[in-house]
Amino acid sequence: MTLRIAVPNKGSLSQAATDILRESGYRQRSDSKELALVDSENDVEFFYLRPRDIALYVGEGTLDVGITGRDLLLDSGAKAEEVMNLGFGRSRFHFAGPVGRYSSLQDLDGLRIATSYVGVVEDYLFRHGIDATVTRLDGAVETSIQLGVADVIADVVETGSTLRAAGLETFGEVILDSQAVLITRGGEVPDDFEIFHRRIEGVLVARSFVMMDYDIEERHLERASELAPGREGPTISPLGKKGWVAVRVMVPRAGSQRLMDDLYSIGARAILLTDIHACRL
Ligand SMILES: Nc1ncnc2c1ncn2[C@@H]1O[C@H](COP(=O)(O)OP(=O)(O)OP(=O)(O)O)[C@@H](O)[C@H]1O
Ligand SMILES: O=P(O)(O)OC[C@H]1O[C@H](OP(=O)(O)OP(=O)(O)O)[C@H](O)[C@@H]1O
Ligand SMILES: [Mg+2]
Repeated sequence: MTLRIAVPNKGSLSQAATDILRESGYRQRSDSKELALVDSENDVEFFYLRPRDIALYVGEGTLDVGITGRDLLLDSGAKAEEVMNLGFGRSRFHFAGPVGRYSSLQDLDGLRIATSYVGVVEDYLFRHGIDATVTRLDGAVETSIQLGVADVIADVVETGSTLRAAGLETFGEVILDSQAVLITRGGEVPDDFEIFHRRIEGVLVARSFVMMDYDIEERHLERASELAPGREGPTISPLGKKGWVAVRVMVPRAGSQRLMDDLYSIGARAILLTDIHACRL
């Protein structure tokens, strides 16, 4: 059975989603008007859908896998489950109001809240025992305060520049931290899903790790391995030079320059860093 996968067709998640699929070796559409694409070599079919609708298709079992935002998944109330974080499309969901006017959750009682995420907001208000009126808007929710349709908004904040431009600021705690996630219906998943999952995971690991090679005198090896233990221990090979070994180890990309400095200072030489394009761990 062909694995059927939902991919965001537009918006903040679309480009990064197709990038990760391409890097994982799947065919992707070349024209943004294409609504579906069969990758027969890998026996998968991609459907390009509104990210807001993706959880629904997956929750209903119409499609096997989807890429969407955690906030959109929760907002939909669909019976789909998160399988893994994808590391892009990060955002925070917040209440916001005119600068200086509101400071805490309690201020929300009796107010009118505009949002595109009614499910998330109503659930949050219910859990905190707050009685407020929620109005659904499709977008540009920031403007609703100025136009007198709402007192406060609840919206996605990424850089915060849209809020600042509208003279608004967040208040209260973060309602929800979101990023793009891989979702399935949960329970039994098609056999082919394992391969798809492993490929995506391989790309994510390859993005966050680099391969480090260096030469070092054997007597310093223990200290060097403490600095860079690798995932299952470093690979150690003999070198022509007596008493020296060559070491190969996978290290987190973040902090890898610092690690090179530290290894150098304990005697490592010919330290090389190379990108990993994909892997299976
Ligand atoms: N700056 C951002 N604006 C909106 N959504 C963002 C942003 N950064 C990350 N996201 C995430 O992207 C998803 C929303 O994507 P969606 O395509 O529905 O909206 P959008 O990017 O605002 O597109 P549009 O409003 O143009 O339809 C959510 O999971 C949200 O958390
Ligand atoms: O914190 P920022 O980096 O400014 O990003 C957040 C803003 O971006 C999104 O709007 P979008 O551009 O998608 O327009 P929309 O309101 O019409 O959806 C979101 O709804 C916020 O308004
Ligand atoms: Mg938007």
